[in-house]
Amino acid sequence: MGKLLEVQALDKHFGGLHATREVSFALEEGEIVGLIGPNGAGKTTLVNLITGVVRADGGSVVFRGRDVTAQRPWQAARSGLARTFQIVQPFPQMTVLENVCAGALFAGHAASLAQAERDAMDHLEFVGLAHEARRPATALTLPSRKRLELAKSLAMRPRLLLLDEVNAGLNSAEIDQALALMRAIAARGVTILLIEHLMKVVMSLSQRILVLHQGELIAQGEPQAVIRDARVVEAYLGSKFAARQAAHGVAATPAADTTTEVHR
Ligand SMILES: Nc1ncnc2c1ncn2[C@@H]1O[C@H](COP(=O)(O)OP(=O)(O)OP(=O)(O)O)[C@@H](O)[C@H]1O
Repeated sequence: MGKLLEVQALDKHFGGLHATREVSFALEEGEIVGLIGPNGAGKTTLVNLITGVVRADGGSVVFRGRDVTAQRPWQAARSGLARTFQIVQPFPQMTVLENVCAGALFAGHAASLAQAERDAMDHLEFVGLAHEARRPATALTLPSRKRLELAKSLAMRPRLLLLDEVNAGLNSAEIDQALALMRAIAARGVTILLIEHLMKVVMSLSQRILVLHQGELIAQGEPQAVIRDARVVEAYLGSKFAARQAAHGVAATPAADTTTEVHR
């Protein structure tokens, strides 16, 4: 499989704060990769850089063999990059269906409004929201808004989908449903980069995990190895606690309890 995305030495600072420091990694076509890290590690900034929401101060992003570092969000969408936002914000004055149509139009995929609506209904069907299509988006519950966010991004027909905490605030049963949905999206051939604090989700979906800490990529690789990496344990638990756990031979990683939501 070929490389879909190549991020090289991506750098961003906000004033004196380094939000990402020379971050480099690649995604292969068809992978599901988890992006984890304590609060403020730079995960959302990284997704914002890849999708043109913020401009990089240094480094490059190559997507499908093309340098897309300076592209704007709508150009990113048209090139096959879609993302969800951590805070779900549907267009409040529109129906659920119209929100999904807006996704298709933003990415330039609708030949006509009628075609956009037919496609939007298919996406709503796929995420299990077809019965809510004519309701105002604001009438949806949180889990349904998350599904709407997914339908909107699928309407952009992405090759790469960047999911920013799509499971935050969901209960256990809703998370299981969301997991099934993400697997179904991946089965359609969409590559997924998943920002996630819920270790149950990260560990059961990811083929690889990337770990950010204070803007730096401190580890990447196969999930079981990464969560036992000493730098990762320390980033989450602090050096003293990690040393104590290691001395007692305890698995002090965030995945010791895979249902845990990991922040710090
Ligand atoms: N637009 C901005 N202006 C100033 N500082 C920012 C901006 N966006 C992010 N930051 C800062 O950059 C750092 C990284 O933030 P970011 O939101 O990328 O982290 P994160 O890993 O996504 O965190 P969380 O898990 O809490 O969402 C934080 O210190 C944050 O306060």
